[in-house]
Formats: sequence, structure tokens, C-alpha cells
Amino acid sequence: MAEHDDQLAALRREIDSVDTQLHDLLMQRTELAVRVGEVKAKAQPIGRTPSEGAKFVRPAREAKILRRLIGRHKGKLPKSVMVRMWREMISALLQVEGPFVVAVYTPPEEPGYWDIARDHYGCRVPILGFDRLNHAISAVLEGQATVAVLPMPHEGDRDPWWRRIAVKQPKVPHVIARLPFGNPGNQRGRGLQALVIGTTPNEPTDHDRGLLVAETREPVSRSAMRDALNAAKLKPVFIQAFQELGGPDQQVVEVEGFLAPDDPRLAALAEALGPNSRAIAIGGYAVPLTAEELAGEKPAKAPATDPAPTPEASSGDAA
Ligand SMILES: C=C(O[C@@H]1C=C(C(=O)O)C=C[C@H]1O)C(=O)O
Repeated sequence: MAEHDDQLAALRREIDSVDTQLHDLLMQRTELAVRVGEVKAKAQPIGRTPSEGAKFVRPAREAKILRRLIGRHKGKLPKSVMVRMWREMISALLQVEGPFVVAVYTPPEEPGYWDIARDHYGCRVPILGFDRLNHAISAVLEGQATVAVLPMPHEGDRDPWWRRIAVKQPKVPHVIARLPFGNPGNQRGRGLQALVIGTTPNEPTDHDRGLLVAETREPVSRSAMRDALNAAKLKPVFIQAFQELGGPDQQVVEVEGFLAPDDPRLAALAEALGPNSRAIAIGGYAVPLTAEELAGEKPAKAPATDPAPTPEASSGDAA
């Protein structure tokens, strides 16, 4: 028994020593983030309102940090827990640098977007919940929030939110991230995917996707759109169309790789689509960690009493 107690005590002394080192390093990292924030503030005047937080956040850098660490990860600590811990730390340090407020689409029937936002931006970030998509977007446009977490576009949307950001104006937000970045874990509404919009300029990582909106006077078939994209050297991942009675035909296209607002392929696409067409970049994101990158761990099990069935689950029930 004494030997068992001694072993335990010795291992716990080692854990205490590791904790002290981790804590020291965490405080050291905090100091570095403070200095990074000071350097950013020297480059441009930054105020204290939520929209000013866009001048501090660097989603590309955040994605690269996580991708690198997950790539070198070993041992029994699940990779998704690594992601969660780093997300909590990065978000907290971002808030040490400057203000950050997250608007989230939280209709009563779909609480999962709140979970996605909290997993990514941490437990301390102020979250403003909106049960209307337009209000969440307005929160960013009007400066109450730094970013907004919105549903991934899907076919058949009757009033797609991406139309609101398909405008070339500096203060209009664009897509800056896709969530969840790691495993959904115990997030409610397990299949949920979200896009984040904000005004911070996008930067490339080595794993990016771009989003654009193509607008034409007359409806364009899916295959004609593919041909035009091909002519403009843009590789589509998905295309979703929307047409309002009497309005132009609008299609949101996700493409492989990074897409800057002034990418010459946008002009080439508009030209390939014919007169009175336009193609506008609406942002993009660093691709979330893939199943291969997260290999070695099974997705967490959904709780037995999930209060929010996913849309897939509810349509399955009805069938
Ligand atoms: C520290 C920085 O600022 C923020 C915080 C980051 C971090 O804690 O690593 C990374 C990117 C930024 O969103 C930075 O830009 O490097």
C-alpha cells in the first residue's frame, strides 16, 4: 500500500511540476499576444467598439496554428480536445488585444449555432443571439458585433443571407471562417455547419476555399455556370442558385483555393457569363480540419436526449 501511495504521490508531483510549466508558458504567451496587439495598434488607429476587433483577429493565422499542432499531435489526448483548448486560449488572447463580440443566429428550434460559436470563440466572449438571420448580419453592419455566425448556405433557401453581402463596399462583411473547425463534439444539432462573416481582410493559408456570387440578367443553367467557371479557371466545390421574381439570377459558388476580392478570375467569370453579368468575391475560409487530419478519434457520440434534432433527422422522421 505504501508503495502504491508513494507512486501516486510521485506522479502527482510531476503533474504539479508540468502544470506550473504550462501555466508559466500560458502567461508568457499572453504577454506575447499583448505585444502583438500593440504592434497591430501602431499600424492603424484602433478604437474600443466591437467592430474594431476586426483589426486584431487573424483567422488564417489561427487556422495555421491549429493545423500545424494537430499535424504533430501524438498520444491519448483527443485531437478535438487540443482544438478546443487552443480555441479557448486564442480567443481569450484575442480579447486581451481588443474588443470582440460574436453575433449568432439562434432560432429557438436550432440552438446548435450557439454551441458552434462558443466552441470556437470560447466561454468568455460576449455572444449576442438573434433568431433572425438579417438581425445577426445587421449587428456586424451596425457595429454591435465583430463577427456573425450564420448557417452554411443550402439549396432551396427562400431568402439566402449571402445576397446581403454580395456588394462591393468596404464596410460590408464577408465570409472569414467556416465552423466547426474541428470535430463537432457534443454540439447540439450535430450536422450543423456555419460560416462566419466579418470585416477583417482574408489572408491565404495552404488550405483555402473562396466564395463568390455570380449575377446574370437571365437564368444560367448549372452546366453553363460550370463552363463559365472553367473558362475563368475557377474550380467549383458547390453552386447554389437563387432567383427572385423579376430579379437577376444569383448563384453562390464555393471554389477551391484562396479568392481575393480583386482576383482577375472574377472579371474573367463575368465576361464568360456574358453582358450585364457580375461576379463578386464574398470571402472564403481556411478549410476546417479534415477527417484525415483528425484521424485516430471517432466523433463524439450525440447525447441520448438531444433537444434539437438536426434538419436531416427531422425530415427522416417525417418520411
Ligand atoms: C496573437 C495574434 O492575434 C490573434 C491571436 C492569435 C493567437 O493567440 O495565436 C492568433 C491570431 C490573432 O487572431 C496574432 O495575430 O498573431
